[in-house]
Amino acid sequence: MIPLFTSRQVRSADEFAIAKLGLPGLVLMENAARSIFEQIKLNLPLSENTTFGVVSGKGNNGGDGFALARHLLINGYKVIVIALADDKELKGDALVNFRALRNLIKYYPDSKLIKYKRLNDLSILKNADVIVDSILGTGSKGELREPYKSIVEKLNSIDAFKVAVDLPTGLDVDTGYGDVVFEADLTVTLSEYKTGLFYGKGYTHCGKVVKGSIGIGSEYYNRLETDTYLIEPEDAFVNIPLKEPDLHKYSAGKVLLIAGSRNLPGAAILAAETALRAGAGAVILAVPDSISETVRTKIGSAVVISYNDNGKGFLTEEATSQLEEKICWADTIAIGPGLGRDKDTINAVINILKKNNGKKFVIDADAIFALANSKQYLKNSILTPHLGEFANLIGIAVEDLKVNPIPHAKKFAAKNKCHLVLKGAPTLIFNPAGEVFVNTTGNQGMAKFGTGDVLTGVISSFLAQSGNNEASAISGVYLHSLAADLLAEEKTIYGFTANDLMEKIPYAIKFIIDTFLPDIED
Ligand SMILES: NC(=O)C1=CN([C@@H]2O[C@H](COP(=O)(O)OP(=O)(O)OC[C@H]3O[C@@H](n4cnc5c(N)ncnc54)[C@H](OP(=O)(O)O)[C@@H]3O)[C@@H](O)[C@H]2O)[C@@H](O)CC1
Ligand SMILES: Nc1ncnc2c1ncn2[C@@H]1O[C@H](COP(=O)(O)OP(=O)(O)O)[C@@H](O)[C@H]1O
Ligand SMILES: [K+]
Repeated sequence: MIPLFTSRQVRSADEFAIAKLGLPGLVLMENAARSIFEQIKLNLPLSENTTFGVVSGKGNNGGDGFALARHLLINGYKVIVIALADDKELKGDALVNFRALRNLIKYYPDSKLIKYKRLNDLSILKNADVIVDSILGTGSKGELREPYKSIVEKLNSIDAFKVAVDLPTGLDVDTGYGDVVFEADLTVTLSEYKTGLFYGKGYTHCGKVVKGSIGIGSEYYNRLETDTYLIEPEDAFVNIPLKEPDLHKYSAGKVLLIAGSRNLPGAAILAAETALRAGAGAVILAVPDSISETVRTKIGSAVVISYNDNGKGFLTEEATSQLEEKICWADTIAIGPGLGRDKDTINAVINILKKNNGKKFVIDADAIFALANSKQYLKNSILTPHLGEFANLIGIAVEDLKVNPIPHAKKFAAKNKCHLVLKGAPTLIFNPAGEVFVNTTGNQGMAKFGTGDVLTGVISSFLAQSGNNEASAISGVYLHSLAADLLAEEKTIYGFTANDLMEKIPYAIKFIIDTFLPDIED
């Protein structure tokens, strides 16, 4: 796991370097600028004709930009610097670097330092190949004020490779939210990774995130507490359930899926078939009588049982007693995909959860909808809502939730003592202890019918095999998205379906096992 820090913690490291180590801020800024230049060289195809546009604000983030511009100049690149503040407003290290740049740039007639006056001044950047945003960093507070907002909008409209210094301007680096945010292709973040770079608008607006250095290493950060982590491939690997040599099919994980209805039989099939492909020994899919024959003709190796639905085509409260035996039998019960939202189905779901409180449930889709007013039965379960389902579950508007879902989700998992897999781009996992695990795999090709059902299949399969909620959620989410990344390479982000994703799960598992156990014999 890679720890993520708040902007306050990162700023405390800067203060530690200056006050306790005795390193002048100017040295930190110089280190920052040099390492940003190194990352630019590593990540961009530069040529001697590459022209840079650097837009610098009035704080130390702007100072980083002035210092970077100096390194670009002395390394032979043409640079157009737009300074949003000049020596009347700048101070400290940023002022020193502004003056040094102003003195130096005179010797480079092709390059320019321009004091920003009006939005139109930015038009000159249309000729730039690379635009560097050193407008605001960790000193940013609240939504962007003018003229910053218009400046960022204008920069976003220019076609160039975009680099953000420390963070994209406009992003709240703690919450991952921002109304108008610089759209970076590369973000060189200084010292350590910050939480908001990886979710919300951070996920969509940072591009590739790499680290730059201010020259104090990471030892200081090892002493800081954090509750937010990026999931690494190794975490997915160590959390794949073990398969002992003496397993048999009933000790290899028994999954009962209560899913599917007349209108939505496909979701149930996807989840059940995926559970087998993720390693469960026995998977039983319980569906209403009136669709059982159709489902049987379409399913592969999962066993289909049916319950009486009086021709209704969905789960009713009356039918729940017919499921009791199999609920007792199962190690994990996955409930929800394709169940539908009839009042009778809602009551049936509540009834099942209430009677079997304490069993291991993976609760998805329509079952989440059903439990909006019955959250007292969620203890020990894994819930897998997308943002819309979660907003409905906690009774707030999805637009309000989007601004900062983290505190809501943390509170929910802690209060209900469950694991919450908040699906999205990226997916975030919350545990009852208040920790957050951020997924690092996946792509927009996953935004397609049925991919969530596949996730339910993977997680319930892992949970039946290991009995470990957190391990199953972390590994399941990572591998599900990794399978999508493998598919994107083969079929592009347009071409793969949920069925392909289900088929790809074993290959994602293999990919990770091969990565970490390269020498293992069959
Ligand atoms: N400290 C160090 O030693 C090191 C720091 N480093 C670098 O410094 C960065 C932090 O620098 P910082 O603290 O100067 O803040 P910074 O992000 O430049 O912004 C301050 C300006 O933003 C303005 N402003 C704020 N909110 C706003 C809004 N919503 N809309 C519009 N304006 C807004 C605010 O204006 P004010 O509200 O004061 O009028 C103020 O002028 C950090 O990210 C890293 O890059 C590295 O070089 C390593 C060493
Ligand atoms: N743009 C995206 N980038 C990465 N993952 C995505 C994106 N859009 C959707 N996903 C993933 O796809 C899955 C969609 O799940 P869900 O909305 O429940 O689909 P369905 O209900 O159709 O099965 C989730 O795992 C989600 O994280
Ligand atoms: K920035």
